[in-house]
Amino acid sequence: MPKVLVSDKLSPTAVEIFRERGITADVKTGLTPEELIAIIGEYDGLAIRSATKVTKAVLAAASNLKVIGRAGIGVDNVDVPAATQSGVVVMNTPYGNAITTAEHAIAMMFAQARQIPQANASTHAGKWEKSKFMGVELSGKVLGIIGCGNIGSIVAERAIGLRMRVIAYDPFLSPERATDLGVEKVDLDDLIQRADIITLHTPLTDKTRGILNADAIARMKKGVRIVNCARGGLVDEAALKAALESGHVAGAALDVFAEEPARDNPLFGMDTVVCTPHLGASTSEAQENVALQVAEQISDFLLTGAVTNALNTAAVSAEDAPRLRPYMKLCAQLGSFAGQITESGLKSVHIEYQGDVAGLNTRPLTSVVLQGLLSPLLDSVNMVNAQVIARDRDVEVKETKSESCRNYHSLIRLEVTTERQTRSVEGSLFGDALPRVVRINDIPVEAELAPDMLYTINEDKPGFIGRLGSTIGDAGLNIASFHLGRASVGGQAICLVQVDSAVSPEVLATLCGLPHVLMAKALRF
Ligand SMILES: NC(=O)c1ccc[n+]([C@@H]2O[C@H](COP(=O)([O-])OP(=O)(O)OC[C@H]3O[C@@H](n4cnc5c(N)ncnc54)[C@H](O)[C@@H]3O)[C@@H](O)[C@H]2O)c1
Ligand SMILES: O=C(O)[C@H](O)COP(=O)(O)O
Repeated sequence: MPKVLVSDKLSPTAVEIFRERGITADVKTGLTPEELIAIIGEYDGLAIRSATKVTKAVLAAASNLKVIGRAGIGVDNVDVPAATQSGVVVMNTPYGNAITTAEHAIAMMFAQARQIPQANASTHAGKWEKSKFMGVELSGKVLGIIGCGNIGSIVAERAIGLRMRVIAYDPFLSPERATDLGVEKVDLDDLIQRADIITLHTPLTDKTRGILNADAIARMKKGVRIVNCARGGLVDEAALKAALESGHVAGAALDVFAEEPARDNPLFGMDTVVCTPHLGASTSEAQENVALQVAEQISDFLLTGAVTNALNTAAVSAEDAPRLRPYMKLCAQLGSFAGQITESGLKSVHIEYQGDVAGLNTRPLTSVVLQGLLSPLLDSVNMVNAQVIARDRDVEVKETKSESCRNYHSLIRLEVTTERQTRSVEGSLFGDALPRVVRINDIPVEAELAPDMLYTINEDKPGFIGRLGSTIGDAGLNIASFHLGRASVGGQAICLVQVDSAVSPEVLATLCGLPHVLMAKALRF
């Protein structure tokens, strides 16, 4: 039974779902990095929010970990490249808390414009400082949205409802989408100079870190207000403090901070700053959504192989997973066959999907082919990291699809080019679920790939089969099945023999020395 660790505070719905699906779920929140490292090896899955830091060291200790599920959006607390290298799928729940976070940004904008937290504290203290808390209207103001994805778009819709004029900077926002949303697409400089209020909704990346730095702040309108409900590192806090002190920036509303938990921050204690402790996603509705989604996604992956909302591998829907399963097995075998007979550096891989299989989601199939191909050559290759490993090693991967297919309902052809030669292997499913190799190097053959196989390339000459059979028999190996193919009478031929136990190096050496044998290999599947 798979085991999942829930290491951040999630709605109890998550644990209920894990248990209903037959998964053991341990809830252990507030762990130190050392405590997490000490126990993570026991778990197949990890469910987190933003508090747990999944570092290289955690991943190195996570010997059984297959999936990390982030109940929320941002995964900057997960070392995704290291997870990919370790073959761990990283998933998030990209929509579950978007409305809630957009509402928080709007609430922060109002709180800032009308100094509601400050007025609240003053009124509770019995001061009745009516003239002190003069605010500004939002209606008619220019709202500049940096990052107009899920949350930014919802903020835009709400702000338009408030009669604000919305401009947006997002390199990936299409003009059509901008028109549909009713926002003006602008460049960053334009936004910075025109906005009365700027709200941030991008992830924290190398490109967005410090997007509002001292230079950007200096180019803003005097009296601008800044709202950040995305990630702390997007705004240079020291520069913001200086601009608030000088009055160039009239106010800021911040839900996120460069260092979290933020217990001591240069902006704390300033009258012009409204702060909340990373509450953007904290509504009962959003937490219910993300807990339910993450538990279902993790369970589906661990129990069926379905991949939803993964950041580092191809998606496999719950509907596709059972349809892909027999092809996955075939692809793994074709890849492994090619990998086991590859001896020089790989240059390119071409995978052709023909017939029915071409209509399926073939990205996971390609990953599995690469996993099978690279595994005999490299350690720790899996479906998640196979494409990255191929790319890092400059192996060109090409995928083509064609709906037509001669003789089979589906055919998968794998062509591998190394420094020395090009080889191909083709396979199909018999009876919809049984993988069979149907051609090797364009020579027809029909074979099931079993755990122990012997593969030879030989000359098609009389006496060869007898000598091969007696050598195998003399070695005490039982032959389970025997498959032959040849390019032409007396030409190059191939032979795939299924044996009941492993072929030893000594037997292989004897086989290589037999007349007419050009190559012999022991293969394992
Ligand atoms: N405060 C919270 O509790 C809370 C809650 C949810 C999400 N978030 C944060 O909000 C961020 C946005 O979430 P989302 O769901 O809208 O994500 P999203 O991926 O839907 O949208 C992000 C947008 O940023 C854009 N973008 C990327 N790089 C950019 C750049 N250099 N300049 C301008 N735009 C750029 C992308 O094109 C995308 O449209 C998340 O990454 C997360 O960090 C915070
Ligand atoms: O990226 C997110 O989803 C938010 O930052 C929410 O983080 P949290 O789950 O820790 O509240």
